[in-house]
Amino acid sequence: MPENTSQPAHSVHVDLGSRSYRVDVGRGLLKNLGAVANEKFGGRSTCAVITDSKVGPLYAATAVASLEAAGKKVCLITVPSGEASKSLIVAENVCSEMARAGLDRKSFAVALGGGVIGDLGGFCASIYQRGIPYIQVPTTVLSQVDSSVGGKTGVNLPDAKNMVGSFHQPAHVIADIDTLSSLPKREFNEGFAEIIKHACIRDAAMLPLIDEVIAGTGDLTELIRQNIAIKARVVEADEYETLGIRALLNFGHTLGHAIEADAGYGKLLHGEAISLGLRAAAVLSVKLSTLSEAGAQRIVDLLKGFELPVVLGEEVETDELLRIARMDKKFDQGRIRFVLLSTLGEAFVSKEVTEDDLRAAIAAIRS
Ligand SMILES: NC(=O)c1ccc[n+]([C@@H]2O[C@H](COP(=O)([O-])OP(=O)(O)OC[C@H]3O[C@@H](n4cnc5c(N)ncnc54)[C@H](O)[C@@H]3O)[C@@H](O)[C@H]2O)c1
Ligand SMILES: O=C(O)C(=O)C[C@@H](O)[C@H](O)[C@H](O)COP(=O)(O)O
Ligand SMILES: [Zn+2]
Repeated sequence: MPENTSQPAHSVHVDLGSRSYRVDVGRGLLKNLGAVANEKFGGRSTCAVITDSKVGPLYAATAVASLEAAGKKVCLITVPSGEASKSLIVAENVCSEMARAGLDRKSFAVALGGGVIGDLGGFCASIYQRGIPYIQVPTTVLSQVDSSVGGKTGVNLPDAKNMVGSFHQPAHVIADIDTLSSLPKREFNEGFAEIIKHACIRDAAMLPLIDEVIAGTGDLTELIRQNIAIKARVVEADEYETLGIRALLNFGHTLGHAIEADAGYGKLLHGEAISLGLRAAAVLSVKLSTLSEAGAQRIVDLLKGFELPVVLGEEVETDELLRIARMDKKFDQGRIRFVLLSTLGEAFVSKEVTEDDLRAAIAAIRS
């Protein structure tokens, strides 16, 4: 790849009319950030790079140098790493830093990090001076295949996940596969929960490639590209989650989000909590739909292949999980809308799942 080019090995186009954008996927792309910024925001000369305390020391220098070489004045904002930074107070601090740096409505932002930074940075971009554009530079498997695409931004409340947020699509996404090499094993593996989710709801044909990655022989860049394409197609079909299509991306999340919040933010990584939620949703898909026992076992085996948790500890209490799950954004007039599988690769939203069914699923994943 030549220096200072914005042409990646692969790109996925997200077609959303005036909010369309490109997701570049490949190696060595971070140094293209400045060129991309000029391509997207030629007239904007000031920006904030929002990152965290683990990602900043590794990648902020390259990002800032690339932006400065492209003529941008950069304010680097670093928040503590981890889920606790997805909060209103940290969002306020980030916005205050942007104000103190003199950023205005002609500025733009860059979210450099995992899903926490993508959600937080995107949210700050969406509210700062009523909205400035931003570029996502995801540096985890999870954020490359899922959170950087689709425009869901936001922060948590102590009570439940993602309770305050906005839809604000990025202007561009740079998924540099090289950044994944510094991820610790646990943080690398958790992203595969969302990849397994994508295969379950949309593309069972992807399962052999996931098996190959578990075996150490698979093409990770290709797997990430395929997952970005799945996410892009779902978002294109239902950008604002009003048609029951985007809701399918919530497979495993009704209980997964409750488990993540109840365990205490940061105790379980998002993908780990979703792993438990996926197993529970698979159990319910066998009980209430047509997923085979073998299909559910296949999901559990894939999760175990990435050393993801599939057994829920006693410290996470059932009544508390149900209380948190009732705050799920998919609740509709007191009724849960729960994503089930009919088979591997096909999902639907059910309104027939009762609280007793949820209790039974929680009990089933305790051993
Ligand atoms: N907006 C969406 O559509 C969407 C989708 C899925 C998940 N999410 C959200 O994403 C968040 C989880 O994202 P995540 O799993 O990426 O967590 P994260 O951002 O907390 O990153 C995980 C850990 O890895 C570190 N890290 C990140 N990149 C690194 C790198 N290249 N090298 C070394 N360390 C690195 C981080 O500092 C952190 O400690 C959750 O808040 C979840 O709700 C949002
Ligand atoms: O993009 C989506 O839509 C998703 O549901 C992707 C999920 O993996 C992600 O965790 C998302 O943040 C959940 O959104 P929420 O609306 O349930 O808070
Ligand atoms: Zn998720």
